Amino acid sequence: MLVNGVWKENWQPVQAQDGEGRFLRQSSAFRHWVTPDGAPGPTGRGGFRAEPGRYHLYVAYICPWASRTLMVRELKGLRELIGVTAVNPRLTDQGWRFGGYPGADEDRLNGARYLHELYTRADPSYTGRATVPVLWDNQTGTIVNNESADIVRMLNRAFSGWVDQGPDLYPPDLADAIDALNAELYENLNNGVYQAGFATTQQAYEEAYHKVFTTLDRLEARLADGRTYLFGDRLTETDIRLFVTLVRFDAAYHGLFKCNRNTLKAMPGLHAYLHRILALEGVARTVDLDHIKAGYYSIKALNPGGIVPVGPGDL
Ligand SMILES: N[C@@H](CCC(=O)N[C@@H](CS)C(=O)NCC(=O)O)C(=O)O
Repeated sequence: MLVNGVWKENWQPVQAQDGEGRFLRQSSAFRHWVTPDGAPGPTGRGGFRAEPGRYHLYVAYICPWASRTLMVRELKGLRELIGVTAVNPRLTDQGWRFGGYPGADEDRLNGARYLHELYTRADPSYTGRATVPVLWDNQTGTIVNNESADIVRMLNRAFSGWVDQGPDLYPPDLADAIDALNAELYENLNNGVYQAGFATTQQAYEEAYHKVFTTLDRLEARLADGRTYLFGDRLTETDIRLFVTLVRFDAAYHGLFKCNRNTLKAMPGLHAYLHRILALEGVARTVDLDHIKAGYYSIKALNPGGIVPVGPGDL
């Protein structure tokens, strides 16, 4: 991680822990918003007007949080307006690096070798982890936002003056229900699988494991009435948040994170739902199974030998 703008080489994604060995995720530091007219958003300062070509996403295909933002870029017609650079999926002792792996990009925009260089460019005394996603502003050379939940929400609407952004992923009449289900899914599933994977006590692992499968059972029951998406006919940001965890489940969480009561394939409702979303225009471009496996299984703390399992070959 970076400490006052200087990289400290003790990097492994074993983040903070509480007294009982539970995994704690750091909160994001850059919280400005791109808005149609550059007015400030709910957090941070203003000055980030929506303009084609001005903003760029730095992502990792391994990362569910970054993949949320890639999905929104595809689903909201922003491919031509916002560029993307994908890092090497294998973690290094300096965090995410560019190039050097099939499908990983060099940083053509800023010429950086490691993602942490962009953080110190944005804030020379930054202290914290250098995480993806990063939404970068080419014009002022800084990070607009590094919190995927914010990026998803701002990209849903900010560019409606430039393109037809299609259906609203956060419609006002569902906002409260979306916020509530987002919070439940984050705690029990999106972050729950990480809590299982990075637990350092049996008790912390088992707590997380049960949260994960209780939640998957609840979701399987919710979809049993034949609805297309979590809230019925309308795709919302909650579907995006669920999809990114489901699509990694059998390839990474079932094995590496020991979430192994059953595979996702064994849950017919959720499995069909996964494929329904995967079939939406552009979504398959945001999923790279090879990067997902190579990335997760390169986490040395969990898999010192670095062997990447051969299966599963499909989703
Ligand atoms: N709150 C962030 C979390 C992002 C995050 O944890 N990204 C991970 C990859 S999945 C990362 O970049 N980790 C590098 C590190 O912790 O040093 C978000 O949702 O945007």
